[in-house]
Amino acid sequence: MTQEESSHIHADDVWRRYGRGKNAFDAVRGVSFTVRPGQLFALLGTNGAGKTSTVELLEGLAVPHRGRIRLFGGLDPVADRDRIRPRTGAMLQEGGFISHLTVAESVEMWVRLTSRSRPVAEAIELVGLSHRADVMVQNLSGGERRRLDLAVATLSHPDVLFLDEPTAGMDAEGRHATWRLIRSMQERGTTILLTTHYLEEAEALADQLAIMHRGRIAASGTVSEIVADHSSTLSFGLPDKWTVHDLPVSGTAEERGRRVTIRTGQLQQDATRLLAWAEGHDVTLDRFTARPASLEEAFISIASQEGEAE
Ligand SMILES: Nc1ncnc2c1ncn2[C@@H]1O[C@H](COP(=O)(O)OP(=O)(O)OP(=O)(O)O)[C@@H](O)[C@H]1O
Repeated sequence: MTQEESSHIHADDVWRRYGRGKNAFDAVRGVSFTVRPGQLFALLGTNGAGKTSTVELLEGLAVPHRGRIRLFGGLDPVADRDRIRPRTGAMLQEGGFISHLTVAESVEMWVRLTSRSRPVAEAIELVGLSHRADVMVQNLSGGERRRLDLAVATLSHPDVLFLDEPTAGMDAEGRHATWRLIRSMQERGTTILLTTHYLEEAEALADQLAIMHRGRIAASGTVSEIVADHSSTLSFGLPDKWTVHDLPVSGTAEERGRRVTIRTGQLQQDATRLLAWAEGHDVTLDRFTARPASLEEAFISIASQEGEAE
């Protein structure tokens, strides 16, 4: 079986172009990835990186300028829309609700259009909007509106769920409740593709992630795989008698005050050597810490490197 056939979402060298002639702009430039059934794939990126443009292609709302997208092992998002639709859920774009209907009435309307839907009250409860059920959509806050979008996206138990910035504008409690809902969808076997600006959201939820920058995927893999390419940090205070030149480490050392920071691609080896050296020389390394790169550091470094390259 090919990667495409065994996947729920497959994008191969996908391009999206806005405008024509000298006004043409390629917002998505040769993006490829595969999401296997049951996986949660997070698309991260800087502002304007092309995340929404990509998700719209996956949802069949636009046709790629170049390249190929297949859902469920071989269906085309546009040509096979009728077969795909009952099996997918998506957060609505702007204008998906009638502003003078209440939350309950809006969900009711979508429940009628959805096969195998949860009951209205359950859908509203799941996204924490029960106390706002009788409020008109036009009077919801940004975060509450996002919760309503999410209620509709998760009405049925879709095989594939597209979530474009599902927690944008939500408070911390809303974000965590949304994460719980997303995890429960995943436990039921739903394949999920989400875009987010929140690195901790990707870290908390994603099996695989891709970092987009200026239309391209700059890095992809698990969180560990992505951060592995970036420097880890050793940090400690060094007694006056010693300088960084005495230390047996391979990474680059920087001394500020008496505090030393070492950036290294070999965290375990350098930490082991350093601690053995300290033991042998009877040195106390004050407040010693050793930590791998965070996703945030990897993200910032990718974004700035790519920026320099262009
Ligand atoms: N209809 C359009 N016409 C022309 N350019 C567009 C259009 N829609 C989006 N773009 C441009 O395409 C690029 C990618 O936009 P997109 O909304 O996909 O990015 P994004 O990664 O979702 O950004 P953000 O994180 O800021 O929401 C941006 O430079 C944007 O200005």
